[in-house]
Formats: sequence, C-alpha cells, structure tokens
Amino acid sequence: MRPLITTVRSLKELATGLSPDAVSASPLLFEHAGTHSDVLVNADDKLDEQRIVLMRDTNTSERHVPDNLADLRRDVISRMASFAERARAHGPIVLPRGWHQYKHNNLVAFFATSRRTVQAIRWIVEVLPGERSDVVFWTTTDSDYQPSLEEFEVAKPPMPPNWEADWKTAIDKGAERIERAQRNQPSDVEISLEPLEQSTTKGWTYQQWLETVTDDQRSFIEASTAKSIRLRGPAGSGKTLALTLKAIREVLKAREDDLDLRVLVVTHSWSLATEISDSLDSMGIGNLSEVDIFPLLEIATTISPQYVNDSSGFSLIGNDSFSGKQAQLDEIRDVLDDFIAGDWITFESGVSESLRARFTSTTADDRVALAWDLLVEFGSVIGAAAIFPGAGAEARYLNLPRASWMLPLQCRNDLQVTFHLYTKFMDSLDARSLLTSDQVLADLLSHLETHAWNRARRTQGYDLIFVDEFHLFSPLERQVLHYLSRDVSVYPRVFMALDPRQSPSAAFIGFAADATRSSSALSEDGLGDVTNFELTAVHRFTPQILGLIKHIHHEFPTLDLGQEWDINFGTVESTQDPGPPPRLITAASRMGEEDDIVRAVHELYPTGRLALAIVDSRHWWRFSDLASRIGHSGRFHVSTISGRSDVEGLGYRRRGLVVGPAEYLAGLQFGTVLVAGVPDMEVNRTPTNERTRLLSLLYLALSRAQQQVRVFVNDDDGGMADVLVRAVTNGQLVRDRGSQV
Ligand SMILES: Nc1ncnc2c1ncn2[C@@H]1O[C@H](COP(=O)(O)OP(=O)(O)OP(=O)(O)O)[C@@H](O)[C@H]1O
Repeated sequence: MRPLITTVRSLKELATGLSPDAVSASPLLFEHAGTHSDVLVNADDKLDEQRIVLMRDTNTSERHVPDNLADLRRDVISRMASFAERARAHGPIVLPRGWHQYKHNNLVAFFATSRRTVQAIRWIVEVLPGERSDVVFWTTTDSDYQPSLEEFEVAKPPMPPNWEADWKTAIDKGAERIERAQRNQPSDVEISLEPLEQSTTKGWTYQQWLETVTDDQRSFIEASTAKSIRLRGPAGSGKTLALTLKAIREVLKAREDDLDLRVLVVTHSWSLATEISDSLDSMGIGNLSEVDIFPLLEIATTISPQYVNDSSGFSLIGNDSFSGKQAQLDEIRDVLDDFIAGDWITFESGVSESLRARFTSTTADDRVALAWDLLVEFGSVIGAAAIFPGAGAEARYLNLPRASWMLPLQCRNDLQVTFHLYTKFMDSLDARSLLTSDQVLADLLSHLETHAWNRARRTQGYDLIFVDEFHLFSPLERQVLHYLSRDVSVYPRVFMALDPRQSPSAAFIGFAADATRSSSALSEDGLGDVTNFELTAVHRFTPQILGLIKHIHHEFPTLDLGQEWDINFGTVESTQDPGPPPRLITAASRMGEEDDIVRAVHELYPTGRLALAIVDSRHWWRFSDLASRIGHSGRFHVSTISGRSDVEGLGYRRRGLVVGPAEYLAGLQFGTVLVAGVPDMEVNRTPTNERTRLLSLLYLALSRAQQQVRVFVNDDDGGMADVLVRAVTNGQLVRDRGSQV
C-alpha cells in the first residue's frame, strides 16, 4: 500500500474505535489520494501541523496499522498518536517505562501496544529534524525481523516522493470542504427535509412564540432581570426556547429604552451554540448584534491572555470530545501499568481491600474500568476543584468532601494513591505538551481576578448572561461565569437553564448538590439571591415517550440531590398528541441487532431526522462501523458525531441519520431516536456511580426524540437490562422479537 500521511488529531479520532470505513461519514476527517501517498487530515489541521508518515509497504488489508496488529488497531493507533505528541513536545522524548524504548540518533523503537501477548512487536520510528517534529513510522519488528536501529539507519529507504506537495493539496481541499459546509451547501445529494420545520423554533416568529408559550415559560420570560434566575425543567420542556425568547425580549426592551445592553449566551457545545444562533436568526427580528453566543471554553481561550498570545507550544487536549477522552483513558492505562509494575508495592499494604482488589486484578476489563473511574476522578473531582500538582495540593484533595457518585475511596491511603496517580498523569500530559480544559479555566479564573480584567470587563463584559445546559458545567466553569459581567457594583445577573438528570458524567451533580445544601451557598457563589422557575410541561415528545422517561427517572439511584435541584416528575405532562408506543427490539446476536437497526432506518428515514444514540460509548466502535455500512449503501445521509467541537455543528444537522454516543446529542432533537448499547445496569453488579452515569445517558438518549423511540438489544451483550424489563412489565415499552439469527 502507498504511504499514509496523517496527523495526531486524525489518529485520535480513529482511536475512538471509528471503523476505517466510517471515515467518509465523519464530519471531522477528510481523505485525499495524492500522487504518491494517501493523506488523512482532521478538519482542525493546519498547513504547519506536525505530520505523521506511515509507511505501508507490507500492508495488504489494514489501512492504519500493520496487518499483524489488526486485532489491536485501536490500542496501536492510540499509542502512535501519543508517541507523536511526545515527539513534538520541547526537550528530549519521554516515553513511559512500559514502552521499552531504544534510541539511536533520530530513531526510536518501542512496543506497539501494551498487550503482553503481542508485546514482541515494536515500531521503528524516526523523528525528522525541524520545528514540526514530523514522525515517520517506518516499520515494525517481530521475532523474525529484528534489525538493530544502527542497521536500520543504514538500510533506511527514502521518504515517499512528493509527500509534502500531497500534504498541502489535502489541507487545501479539506479547507474548501469546510468552507462549503459553512455556506450550508452540501457537496453531495440535497435532501428534502425542511430545515425550519425541523428546528427548535418551527419557523415561528418571536411574536408567534410569545403567543404560544405556556404560562410558566411566560413568567420566566417576563421576570425581572434584577436577580439571577434558575430555570429548571425536564428534558424537552422548552428551557432553551425560553432562554432564547428572554434574551430577545431584553434586547428589544433595551433598544426601546435606548440602553446599551450586552448579552452573552453560554453553551457547553458548539452544536447547541449554532442551534441557538439559528433560532435567533429565524425569529424575524433582524440582526441582534447585542447578543454573543459561545461555548464557555471558547470564551476562555479568547480572553485569557495566556492563550491569546500562547507561544509555549502547548495544545488543549480535546477532552470534551470522545477522541480526547479516549486518548486520556489510554494514557491513564499506561500510567496505571507503569505504576503497578513499580511504585504500587509501596502503597499496596495501606489501601483498602476493595481498591487493592481492583489494582491487583489481572483481567483487562477490570483495568479499563479502573482507568475509567480514575478519569472521572481526575477531571470531575480533582481538576474541577482546580487542584493541580504542587505544594499543598494533596492536602486540599484529602479535604474535599466526597459524594455518592464519586469513586468509592474509603481511607486516606486510597486517596493518596489516587493523588499519586493523578500527579503521574499530569506529568504525562506535560511530557506531551498538553493542557486540560480545567487548567485553561483555572488560568482564566486567575486572569479574571486581576485589575486588568476589572478594567477590561467594563467594555468586554456582559450585562446579562444566559447559560443553557447549566447542569453540564463543572463548579470550576460556573465560577468563571460570575466574572464575565460588566457592572461590578451589582451581582452578576445570570439566567441558567438546567436539568440535573442530564449530566452524563453524573459528575457535577454531587458538587452542585453540595453547593446548594446550605442556603447561603449561593450568595457565596457570588450570584446573590437566585429566583427559581420551574417548567412542568414537556413539548418535545409524546405522552408515550414521557411515560418511558418517567420510568427511567424513577430508576435513578438516590443522588442526595438538594431539594432545589430535584424536579417533581409526578406533575410533568406532555403537551404533544399521543404517538406510537416506544418499542424494544430484542435480537439473538449482535449481527441480528444490526439487521434490526438497518430495517428501522429503512422504515423511518422518510419520516424526518433520525438519531442512533449509543448509551455506553464502549460500544461505539461497533455502531460507527454500522453507520458507515448504512452510509455506503448510498441511500441515506449518515453522519457521525463524536465531540462538541465546532465542525460537527456544520454538517450533521441537516442530514438524515446522525449516529453518536448519547452524551454528544445533548441539547438536540430528532423525529425518531434509535437507542442501542444499553448495558446491564443491575444494582448488585454495577457500582452506583456507574449506574447513575448510564441511566443519565439513557435518559438523555430517549429524551432527544419527538415522535418515536426504538431501543435495540441483543443476547450477545447480555440481552435486556433490568431497567428495560421493568419498563416492559409496566407497559411503557412494547417488546418485539427482532432478528433471531
Ligand atoms: N410552549 C411551547 N409550545 C410548543 N412547543 C414548544 C413550547 N416550548 C418549547 N416547545 C418545543 O419543544 C421542543 C423542546 O424545546 P427545548 O429544546 O427548548 O427544550 P429543553 O428544555 O431545552 O430540552 P433539553 O433539556 O432536552 O435540551 C422544541 O421543539 C420547542 O420548539
């Protein structure tokens, strides 16, 4: 096969488990056949990016890894990306001990994967001289072929001809594609969905909406802006819409009164920011230049001086994207493996029995589960509390209050071992010149506390701040909001829409509840007195879907939610006409399940926008593969969504079938939602934190649907989860026998 030229971002996207055939359905990736090599780039890649050249002389079937590593493609690709990141960091390359590296001049050899069974396979890689530290993956060695690096250096083949020209063409073409998408001109077949009918605002004007909203929504829209307001309601109750209408109302009022008003709408993702922006545009009130709509992280990187003029070469880890999360998870697994082979011995006797069992387990699945829990602990507990390694950091961590959703750590030693691993993890990020979004926000906070910002905020700050999906913001992110206001003499006026049940990592709920437990906590938060409004009617979905969602709600383990956060689901009603009952389709095998899904796509595609939501992202690889197969049939528009980054906002919304892990569908809606990858959540077998997370994702997936819901399960993966069995028993789900092959 011809050589492949690619980048870290592209490899990370592939390392989520994206099937090679699904590349063409990804709005993030772009393939180009050059004169002598193939090029695979990510939409965010620029011309001066570090390049990764993969020589594929011996490849016959596999496109992204050597044929003999096909079974471990995900692991292998992830390590390739991790190596390239380390190569481009300043200073000498630091690889984890477990990689067993050799070096000779610019050549490095290291194990291609962490799996012990195949460790004998090593990469021979070269880091090319120059600013960008391009990396060439020359070949792999195994027991039959083991040249020394010295020998290899002498016999090394030349670089592929024209590779730099092929690279440049690919980047130019990729940029053209994005530009086309931004102009909303799909380059392929046009589809016949009517965008306005499908949108949140149904094509109605602002006036029409004011006449339609419920009394609850109206009270919020017309409420005084003298105080901050918390708007709570279940999924689909019209929170986003009410926020949008209130923002418009305040702008129009200020115009009438001849006041200068600056309004900020903060979201968690670009896709929702784009959707709100489209809603504003479609309401027939012309240009609203007073309103800015951005994801919070975007604001952080545009006003934080460290990032505006950043020359350190550090880049932000995409930990809001699935690929970023997966890359961190792989890194934590490496850190864990190194730790267990080394320092663990000094901690072993002190930690609790249950944690010890997790560290000493030799099952690969247990190791992954532990890495996953650590990822949540590092990001949502330690990072969210802005604790970074350094003097006094461990003591602060030891004193943090623990909540039920967190990793159960029973004694001081458990916490210490966790903090030790956290420090190692942060060191490994440093070795790759990576920053987390928590670090960016913590830096932003310190900037916001300076006199310089205190002066700047008078012009750059905002009078009113609207926050959608507030439940997705970490405590750290929430603190940032206060400083974005313009007038320092009054409390910031923040209007937050939230539904704590939709917090997929389940991570922020505990903190949020802690913060609200004492009534003075909110004023300490810097918001002064906060008024509560509650929405009790859902407008998105039918009473049948609401019935199923209420059932899921009642399955949630007790979260100790502060009273102010819990929504009384008993009183919630749907304003939609009745629709078909949600269905559960049970197949005998994975293959059968996939057939069932394909059949459903054929049947439902003509009815409007469809989503296939994957509840447990560990099943993502399988469904991304299915997505590509459906896409390749040529009859359907399929796009995959696996992150919150900007480019996804471009292409997918007008497309027919959107496939993605449930958490990335937050804030969006579809005519029909097909739900798959629902794992066993049995109380006795699933820790509370895991169960909460999965139920939250299931709730999120189901609540994206307007008309129909179909849930797919198969016997290979354990059949129906108990929560679904009970829904069938209670009549909220109708069971159909799916394919029995
Ligand atoms: N009063 C209303 N009458 C009719 N339709 C409404 C009303 N309020 C909202 N809707 C519609 O209900 C749907 C859901 O609204 P919206 O997205 O604002 O809900 P949400 O509470 O933000 O949901 P989620 O939390 O799940 O993102 C939209 O299609 C919107 O147009």
